[in-house]
Amino acid sequence: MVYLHGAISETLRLYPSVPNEPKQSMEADVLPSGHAVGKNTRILVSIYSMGRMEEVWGKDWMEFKPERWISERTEGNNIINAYKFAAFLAGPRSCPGRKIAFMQLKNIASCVLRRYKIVVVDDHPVLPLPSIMMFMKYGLKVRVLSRKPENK
Ligand code: HEM
Repeated sequence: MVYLHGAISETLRLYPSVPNEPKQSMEADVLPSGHAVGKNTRILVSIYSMGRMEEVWGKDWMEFKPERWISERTEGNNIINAYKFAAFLAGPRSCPGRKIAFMQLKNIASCVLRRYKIVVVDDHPVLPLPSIMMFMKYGLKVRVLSRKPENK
């Protein structure tokens, strides 16, 4: 489950279900970065871009690496700051369903992957279709192969 947790986190880092988060300031303020924000200013937080920034994730940001979520010391999962991994947003209005989402994803993934091997069809373009929610531009064509040899 530790590796699967890393794989799900890595998927949400590169393809967050909510790619952009619009906010609006109620009062003029200064962000921790030093940027001044006027009253009623619209701000678009790009969660998609945050998951792909070299200064946040390092030179290997493009690589799908579940290992970056695993602590070598404890062999458990790294707790990564929500202001760094923002797929569930951060702060008081962050997603309260985060733990349920992980539980459901792990449950489904482990049930399916125990029985079947999922292989993406050769040359199928895997591209995101940014919208309010993240969709796949061409869907995901896969072959579902049974792990039991007699069912092949
Ligand atoms: C991979 C799965 C999920 C992702 C990536 C996700 C992501 C998010 C994000 C980014 C927000 C902030 C939206 C905003 O402020 O505009 C949010 C809010 C919320 N999410 Fe999720 N979510 C997921 C699953 C779930 C599940 C399973 C539940 C419930 C069981 C849930 C319940 C909520 C609720 C109630 C809010 C509103 C919180 C508030 O406004 O204070 N989410 N989610």
